[in-house]
Amino acid sequence: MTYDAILLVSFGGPEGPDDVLPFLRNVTRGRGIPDERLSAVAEHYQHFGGVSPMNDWCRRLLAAMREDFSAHGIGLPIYWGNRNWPPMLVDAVSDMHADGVRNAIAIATSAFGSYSSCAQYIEDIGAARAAIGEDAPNIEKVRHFFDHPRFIDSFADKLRTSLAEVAAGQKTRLVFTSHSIPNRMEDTSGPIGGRYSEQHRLASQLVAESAGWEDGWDLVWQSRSGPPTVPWLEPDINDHIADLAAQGYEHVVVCPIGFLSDHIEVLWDLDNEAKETAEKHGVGLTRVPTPDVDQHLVALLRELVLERTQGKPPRRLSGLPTCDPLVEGSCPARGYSSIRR
Ligand SMILES: CC1=C(CCC(=O)O)c2cc3nc(cc4[nH]c(cc5[nH]c(cc1n2)c(C)c5CCC(=O)O)c(CCC(=O)O)c4C)C(CCC(=O)O)=C3C
Ligand SMILES: [Fe+2]
Repeated sequence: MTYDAILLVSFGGPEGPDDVLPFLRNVTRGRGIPDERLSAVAEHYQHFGGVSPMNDWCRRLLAAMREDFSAHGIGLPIYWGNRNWPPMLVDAVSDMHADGVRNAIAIATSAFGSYSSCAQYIEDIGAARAAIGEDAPNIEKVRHFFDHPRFIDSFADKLRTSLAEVAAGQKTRLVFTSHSIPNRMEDTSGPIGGRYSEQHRLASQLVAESAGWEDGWDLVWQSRSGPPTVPWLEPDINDHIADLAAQGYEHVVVCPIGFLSDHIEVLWDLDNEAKETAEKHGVGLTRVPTPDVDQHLVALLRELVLERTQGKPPRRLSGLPTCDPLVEGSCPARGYSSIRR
């Protein structure tokens, strides 16, 4: 296969106070999120002037990718489209079509498998292609990259620095956190189900080891939504911090393994809510930075592209089963949107 373009696909985020509600409507259309949850989330965004860091991050990431890729001989143009807020995916695919693109490699800004973090991106790419028609470019999403050495290195470097900042002698627990998903979504993630949490556990293990952490660690979940009657992955990070305090821990180091950049979920749910929970229980909290636009992340994305363009063997630190977005039917999560209703 010869490729003639790269497409960065991200979530999208509001860029001002008036964007927040229309953005939330786009995200939650047909998803049964209660109104109370929506107004609470709107408020989280308004604490930051209605501006999510997502789009600015994508602009900085794109600039870094363009520079790095061309320095490494990858001359393909890089387009950018979001699922939920402009620049929209359909407009990016329309630009690609107008420019004569035939075969593109898509990179979604999520490392893990599950309906929300993978299949939904594939579906939205499909919808954008369908809007263009028969003649739309072919677009292939790259594999999950939670166990790529560059992904692990990025978090391990940041974790190592954060651990060095914790005052010596404190009873400290390392806690990895990611976006919770409904249990039903977890059950359909991956060829054997349960892959979303399994992939996170594996990545957390590798990051902890690589940073030289020899004590115990936990994987917890944050930012759940949906009706309270629907079970989502637990424990919630706030409950877990309370538990750790009760066990005599004095400090928690929180590594946001599920987030490539500072989403509102990081800035609000961790840096405000979890921090407040920790203070209430007399526990110190250090939040490990996200990869943002570091050299590891940019090199990781370059290597994912080279796997496709040059057929380089995938660099993986695990043999965990993962779906191949190229193989139809290898990702049961793709059935999630039809079974959930
Ligand atoms: C697994 C996962 C990722 C990681 C993979 C990836 O990166 O894509 C992710 C990313 C993100 N989620 C984001 C924002 C939101 N997610 C929501 C709702 C939901 N997320 C879910 C899961 C995930 N979400 C789920 C199962 C729902 C319930 C509705 C449904 O079944 O689809 C809602 C609605 C309100 C609420 O319910 O909270 C909002 C506003 C933003 C933007 C942040 C910013 O602007 O800084 C980003 C990057
Ligand atoms: Fe989300």
